[in-house]
Amino acid sequence: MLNVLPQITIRDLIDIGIVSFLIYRVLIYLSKTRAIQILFGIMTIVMLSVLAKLLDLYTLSFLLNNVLTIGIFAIIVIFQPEIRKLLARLGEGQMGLFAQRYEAEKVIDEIVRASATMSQDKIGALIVIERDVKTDSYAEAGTEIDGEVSKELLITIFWPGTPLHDGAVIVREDRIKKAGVFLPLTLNTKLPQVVGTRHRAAIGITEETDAIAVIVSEETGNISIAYHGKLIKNLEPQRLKRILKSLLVKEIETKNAIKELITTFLKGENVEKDSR
Ligand SMILES: Nc1ncnc2c1ncn2[C@@H]1O[C@H](COP(=O)(O)OP(=O)(O)OP(=O)(O)O)[C@@H](O)[C@H]1O
Repeated sequence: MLNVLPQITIRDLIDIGIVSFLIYRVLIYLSKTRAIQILFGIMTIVMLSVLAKLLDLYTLSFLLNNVLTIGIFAIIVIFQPEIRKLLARLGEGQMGLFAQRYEAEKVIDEIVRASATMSQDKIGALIVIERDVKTDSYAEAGTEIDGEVSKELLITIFWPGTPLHDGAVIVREDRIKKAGVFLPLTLNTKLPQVVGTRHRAAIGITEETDAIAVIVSEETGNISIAYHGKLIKNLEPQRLKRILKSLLVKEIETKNAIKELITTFLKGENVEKDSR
């Protein structure tokens, strides 16, 4: 074992690093989907199959091998939506490591303050906060904004009667990218009839992507949040803040740290620590 060590080159280390990172990302992605149980099932069959081969149990080994072959095709068909999303993420280069740093807490603060005011004044709003998966392929129409996220800009956009107040706003990092966006409605038939289209659109985008949606009801002023296709209703602003922080801050800080490491590594020591 120790004899092998001197033969390991930087190239091998990079190779191992990339493969480990990809496996890690795929596992993280799978853990958020129903695929993880299937993965455990496959691993069990593979282990049984190896065991059957070692013990020379010919019929069992033959059976398990065939189950695996047919299973792979079945999995491709059953998990077509998940595979599509995974490939879309890889294709769009959404590892997110090369994007710029930004302060998650400030973005959350502006969104929470805007939601609190809109809730009081019963101004309907739908704010989609992107995470790793870009919403571009799901969000139709919409108008480019590209302005810094602020309470004032959000309220202005959703102000009743203005051209952009209908539809959703897309927040990417610390920018409002688009407004007046039409989102896919959820196809979940178990939702109560009273859940209207604004809330269904919020749930819909969080089923298709890993985005988080904040909704202010025009009818009741209630604040809700949707993620992973679930809706948490009637939130006080402080609770909304806590949930957003728990969902976003750690993740963004880790990404920021990695981004900084990569930037420092690529640019050498001249890099300004907080350059945006
Ligand atoms: N697919 C969609 N994508 C984005 N926004 C949408 C979509 N469908 C509806 N909306 C927004 O929701 C508004 C209609 O809300 P509706 O009353 O039907 O739903 P709701 O969930 O009951 O919301 P509220 O509680 O605010 O009334 C529309 O005017 C539009 O701004």
